[in-house]
This record gives sequence, C-alpha cells and structure tokens, in this order.
Amino acid sequence: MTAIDVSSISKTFTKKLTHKVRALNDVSFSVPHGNVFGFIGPNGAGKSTTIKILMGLLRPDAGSTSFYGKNSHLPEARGRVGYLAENPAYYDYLTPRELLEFVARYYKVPGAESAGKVDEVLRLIELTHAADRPIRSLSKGMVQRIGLGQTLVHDPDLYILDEPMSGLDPLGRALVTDIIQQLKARGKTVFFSTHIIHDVERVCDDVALLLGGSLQFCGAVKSVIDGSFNSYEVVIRRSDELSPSLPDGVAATREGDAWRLSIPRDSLNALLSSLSRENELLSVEPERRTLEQIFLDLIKSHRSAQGRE
Ligand SMILES: Nc1ncnc2c1ncn2[C@@H]1O[C@H](COP(=O)(O)OP(=O)(O)OP(=O)(O)O)[C@@H](O)[C@H]1O
Repeated sequence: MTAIDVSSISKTFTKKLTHKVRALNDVSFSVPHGNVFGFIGPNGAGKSTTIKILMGLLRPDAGSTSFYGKNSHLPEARGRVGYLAENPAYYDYLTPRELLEFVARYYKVPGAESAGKVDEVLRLIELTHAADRPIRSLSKGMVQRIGLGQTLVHDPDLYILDEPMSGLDPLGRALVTDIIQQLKARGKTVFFSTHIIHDVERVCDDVALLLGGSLQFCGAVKSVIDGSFNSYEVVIRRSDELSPSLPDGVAATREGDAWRLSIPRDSLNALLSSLSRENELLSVEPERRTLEQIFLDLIKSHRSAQGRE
C-alpha cells in the first residue's frame, strides 16, 4: 500500500511581481506504508515547499499528491496524518498539557481516552516534569519536542515531519530517532525532512535527495551504501616488508606486525591470490562510505555541473 504519492509536482514562486523562483520541477516519488523515509537536500532545495503542497498549504502549479490513494488536500486524507511544520508557532501562554489537550479535542480523540493519551505523549517526549509550565518558559529543544508530541496525540497512520531534529541537542535527536523507530515498529509511516544525513542513515529505509527543486535520487538507504564502495580494506599479518611489492593505486600502512591495505575493487581478485600465497590474510572488508559522504559528492558534482551551464 502506498502511503504518500507525489506525482509530477512543479511550483514557481513570483517575488516582487516579476522575479520567478522555480522551487520544484516535476518532482515524483512515493512512500510505501510502514516506511521511514528521509527527505534531504541543501537550503532552498524545495523540501518545505513539497511538504506544504502535501499538506494542502500550497497549491502546485502542476501535478498532484495523495495519502493512501486520496487527494492529500482532502480533510479525510489529512485526518490520517500527524504534521510537524518547519517553524511551528504555539499559543505560548498554554502549557504543554493544555496544548496537547487542545490537539486531542481538535482531532476528536474520545474524552475518556484523552487524558491518558496526553500523559503518554508527555512521557514519550520526556516533558512530564514541565507539563504544567507555560510554553514561553521552555527551552527551544523542549518546544521542538512539543511539536513532535502534537503529531502523536491522535495516533495517526502517517507522520509528516519538517525538520523534526532542528534545534535539538544530541540527546534530543536520539529521543526523536527513538520515537521514529517505535512508530515504525508499530507499523506507522514516517516521512521527514532533515539536514542531518547521519540520522537518515540510522533510521530510514528509503531516502530522496532534492537539489535545486529536482529529485536527484530516490531509493533504499542500504542499496546506496552497499553499492557505493569502490575499494576493499585488506589486513595481513607480516612483520617485515610486504611481498609481493604492491602495484600503483594500492595504499599500505604498517601497524605493528600487520599491514593495512586499501585495494581498488577491480584489482582485488588478482592481488588477493598473490598476497595470500606469501602472507597470512586477517580480513577483507569493503571500504564503505557514509551516506553523508556519498550525498555530499552528489551535491558537489551537481553544483559544479550547474556552474558549467
Ligand atoms: N513563499 C515563497 N515566496 C517566494 N519564494 C519562496 C517561497 N517559499 C519558498 N520560496 C523559495 O523556494 C525555494 C525552495 O524553498 P524551500 O523552503 O522549499 O526549501 P527547503 O529545501 O525547505 O530549504 P531549507 O532547508 O532552508 O528549509 C527557495 O529558493 C525559496 O527561497
């Protein structure tokens, strides 16, 4: 079942009457139900514009979006969604408990369940101790956690979170990634935008990269990382000079009675048989790059291609 479908959306903003900004250019992707999906891209790539179109806060110039097969702008489609906006503003004289009770009433959570649900969410976002203090007296990170909390109150199937880790310290980020993992374990779908690619690598099944309003990549995180390596790290035991001598392109460092070699993928087979004849092989591992390194390279090559145009 497809939770989110984005089909060929485009959006151009007009600034100062004449200046046009093409924020999205024919973007399409879909998110299967039960998936944790990371939506990444540099500042101005079009992430928030996509999310606002999904939530019906902006109309696309072309294309369409749906939640579970229904136009995402319809109230019955949006009722299944918990949404965290990029820069949410709350009535700051309310307390976290009052705000969550308000959200529960808005989503018609039955009165008998509401108090228990609000307490559960306060516990989950670790704000029980501050539940009855006005929001204006809370830190930025606590307010960000309330933002996540208000998406959880009506227990929706789908979560659309615009930068849920923004403004959080490492403990706060770990809490958010933990909540996302709990949602996944309960069969929920989570779609979130972020600049923190490391968090995508930790929690996401799939990832999409948006650059300059166009989708550059969309696929499984595991396949990006598994497919990205182009060399192997080989460790051999040998306390004197290596034999046979190494060809160009192979880096070697000595560590005590072992040597650590970095061997290009296409030279591995040939070299491994001669190395193993004269040395004791300790390990052979692909030298994987992180998702961050892979995407930074993609972003840099996109920018240099744009510079050449
Ligand atoms: N209301 C608007 N009027 C004019 N231009 C806009 C408007 N909203 C967004 N833009 C422009 O559209 C482009 C995409 O912006 P968007 O906020 O979607 O990017 P983003 O990927 O979410 O960036 P960030 O990571 O900085 O939040 C940018 O060039 C931005 O200046």
